[in-house]
Amino acid sequence: FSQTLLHTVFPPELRFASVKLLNKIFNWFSSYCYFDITEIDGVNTNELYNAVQLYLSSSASITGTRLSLTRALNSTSFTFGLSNNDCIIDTFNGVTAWWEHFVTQRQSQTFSWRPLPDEKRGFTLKIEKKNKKMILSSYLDFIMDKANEIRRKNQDRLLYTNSRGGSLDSRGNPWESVPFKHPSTFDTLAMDPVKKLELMADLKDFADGQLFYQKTGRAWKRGYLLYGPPGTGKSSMIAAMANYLGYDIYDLELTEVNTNSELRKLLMKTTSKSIIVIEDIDCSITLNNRKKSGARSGGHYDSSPTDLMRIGSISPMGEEHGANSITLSGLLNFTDGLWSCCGSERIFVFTTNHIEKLDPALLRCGRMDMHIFMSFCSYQALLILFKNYLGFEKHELEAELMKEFESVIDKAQMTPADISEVLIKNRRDKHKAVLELLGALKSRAMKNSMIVVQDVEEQEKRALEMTTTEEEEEEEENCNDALLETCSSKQEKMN
Ligand SMILES: Nc1ncnc2c1ncn2[C@@H]1O[C@H](COP(=O)(O)OP(=O)(O)OP(=O)(O)O)[C@@H](O)[C@H]1O
Ligand SMILES: [Mg+2]
Repeated sequence: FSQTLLHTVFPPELRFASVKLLNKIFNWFSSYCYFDITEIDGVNTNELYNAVQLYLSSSASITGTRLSLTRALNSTSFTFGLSNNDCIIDTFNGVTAWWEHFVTQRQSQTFSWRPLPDEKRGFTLKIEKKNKKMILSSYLDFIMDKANEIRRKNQDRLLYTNSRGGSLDSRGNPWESVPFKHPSTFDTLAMDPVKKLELMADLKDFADGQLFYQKTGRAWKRGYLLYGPPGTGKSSMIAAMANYLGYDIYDLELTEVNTNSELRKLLMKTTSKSIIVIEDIDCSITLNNRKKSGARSGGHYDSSPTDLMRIGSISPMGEEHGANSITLSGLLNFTDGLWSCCGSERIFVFTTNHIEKLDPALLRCGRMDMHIFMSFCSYQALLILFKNYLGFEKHELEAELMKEFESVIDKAQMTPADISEVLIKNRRDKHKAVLELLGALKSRAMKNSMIVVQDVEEQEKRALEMTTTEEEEEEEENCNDALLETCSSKQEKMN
């Protein structure tokens, strides 16, 4: 009876208005404000919801006893989230934020092209009113960045290749990808520790350098040239770089690229936070010198006879045919020109066994910012290999033995690949491995010194031959001079 009376006295409109008023009064006096972040905003997925979920999953202070666990496709780890009505307290720059996860049943299915889930999920963020400005300006951005970082860390890195040539897949992508699981890291890489630290610091500066690159007006990219004999760890270094920064790798096979425009298309389809690799650049293609390039767009054609042939083979579509019509200019534009700036945070790595064969234009700063020489195994690198392959620290080995290694390692000129092969073969018997390696190093050093002696002897022989021929020539010249003199004196007398 009272309910009916109440309903008649207070019609729904009046009740709604009074509830609204009460809410307003409550909000007026409350020192908190609330934000709802729903999973689906209209019909679009709310990116902020996913970011908050991921960000909170990394927080250790979850109070609830029931957590939801997920493992995304291509992910290497589990993430957990809050269940219904669980609460979590987070602090940012000394400011407290209360997060609550809510899950409610969706009332009625409204018409949409995309079926919506039955549950409506979201987060409620409660903060003090005085912190509202700071939270909205920086906290949410911080959450987005952090979530992206976690996502990248959890996800498998990918190795892309353009081995399909210029053909595209169903989504118009010229790259094919496979999960990248190379175990090489800077810890396993045997090289001079000082050089290694220098490179790691350079990479870190690059990854954190968005503001710096913006301030200086430079494209956010960096080039490294790795050079040295085969088996010194150039490819392993690239894998270590990718694992260190959490970047994807694009392994660009230049022999599969026919034209400069194809090269540009490939570059446009690369993502940021990636390493673009061209291995063995001196062998992959004969790049024509830029100075000879013709005036066509970006110097597509050279004036060399081969290029005239190429120009002759342009199809009615305007595309050039034939292998290797990609030029050095095209490659330079790819790494340094306007096109290099589409996308950001990218590293270019070129490797070669013969740096002297490369065009100086490719080596200048800005294109290849750092030239890293991967040398034969040094003593410091050997210690790293001992630790990684045999589990030996420096102090665990006999001092005499280590001295022998130190004296012979530089003369032997063995690559880390050669040395690791000896260590792998004998890894069950560590002491045998060490002794066998010492033997191998000594015999290689002896061989090298014999070659040096032979070289010196040959050089001396050649020098001797040169001097004898020079002496003979001098004698001949002297004879000629003497003859000339006698002739001239005879002529004078006759005169
Ligand atoms: N510096 C190194 N540290 C650790 N392992 C190395 C190193 N260098 C080579 N290796 C080992 O030798 C193998 C071959 O090395 P890698 O392919 O990196 O050499 P590379 O310099 O790229 O040779 P190439 O010039 O022939 O391509 C690797 O599997 C790795 O295990
Ligand atoms: Mg290699």
